[in-house]
Amino acid sequence: MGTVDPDYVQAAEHRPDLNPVVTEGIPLIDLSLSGNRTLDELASEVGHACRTWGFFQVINHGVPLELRVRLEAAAKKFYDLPMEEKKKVKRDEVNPMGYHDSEHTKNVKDWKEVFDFVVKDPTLIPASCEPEDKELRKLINQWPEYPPDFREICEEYASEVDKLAFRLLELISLSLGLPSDRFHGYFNDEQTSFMRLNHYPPCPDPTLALGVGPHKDGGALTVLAQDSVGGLQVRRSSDGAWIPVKPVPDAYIINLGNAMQVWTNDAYISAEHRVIVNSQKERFSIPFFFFPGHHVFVEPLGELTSEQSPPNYQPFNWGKFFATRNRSDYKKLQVENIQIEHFKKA
Ligand SMILES: O=C(O)CCC(=O)C(=O)O
Ligand SMILES: [Fe+2]
Repeated sequence: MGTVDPDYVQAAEHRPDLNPVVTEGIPLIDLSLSGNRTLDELASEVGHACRTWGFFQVINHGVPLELRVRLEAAAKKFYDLPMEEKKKVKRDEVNPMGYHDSEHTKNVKDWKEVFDFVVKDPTLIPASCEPEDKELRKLINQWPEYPPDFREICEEYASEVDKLAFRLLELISLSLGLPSDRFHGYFNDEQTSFMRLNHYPPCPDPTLALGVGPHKDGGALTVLAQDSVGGLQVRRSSDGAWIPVKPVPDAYIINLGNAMQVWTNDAYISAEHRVIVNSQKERFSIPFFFFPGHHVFVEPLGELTSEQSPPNYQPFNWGKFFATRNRSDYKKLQVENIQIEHFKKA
């Protein structure tokens, strides 16, 4: 075993069991409507997965495999560049898009490097997390010179995954008994979604560090491509056990974010997850974080609440929530990161 810099070392209770005993996994859902399967049946499968796990995988999703393969190859070429090249597109306090190698989750450094880009370039978000400050700023993408087709592949891939995200949003909406376009207004034109290329290098002691520490994603949903190495784990709601998400070739992992949990008034789960690393292999993954527009106020939907089941959350502004989370990624803050629990009614 080699040594791991103390900044990466997880508290004892967060250190992973590298060989968990597992008997079940998250649902695998076929999105094609072949045979006699109806749209309602598909939506109800999606609804069941959202209620019990908040996580599922999809196949026959419509994103061309050839695009994903090209993006994975481009990501590898980018990460193989010398550090001084990667740092030319380094993100900073003002613009959080680009390359970054010292992200923290819950105040411990993640064993990974990332490259982020917004899906709508530029994307407007609040300039600060202060509630009274109405100023906005632009998130603008930075692109490396090499590989030369990097930008084109990233943009093409993002637009295909964006279509899949809208389709999933429609299925989720139907599964709740709502019109398929119930959520569209929160995303049309103004979404703050971004795509991330994750690279997890081999780690000398994977019992001490994590690729990404335990967290919940913020937005509506995440559409995640993982390679064949494995390492993602979901916390099962029934008993808190960490369940590995097995790599399935050409499948996407879908997980619900905080905003969806609030919109559904806790009917659907935004599950905690984390990434373990290994000492032998590097791993790549590509999440697309499907986020609403900055102006959107997130609150339990009127259709899903009543006098008998009142809203569990106060409304909060998505832009301020996003800006606050972004800021706390940066430095080791001494305070807890913002969570939806902070908006929970007593
Ligand atoms: O790499 C993965 O499989 C998941 C990464 C993740 O959870 C995240 O970036 O939010
Ligand atoms: Fe995540």
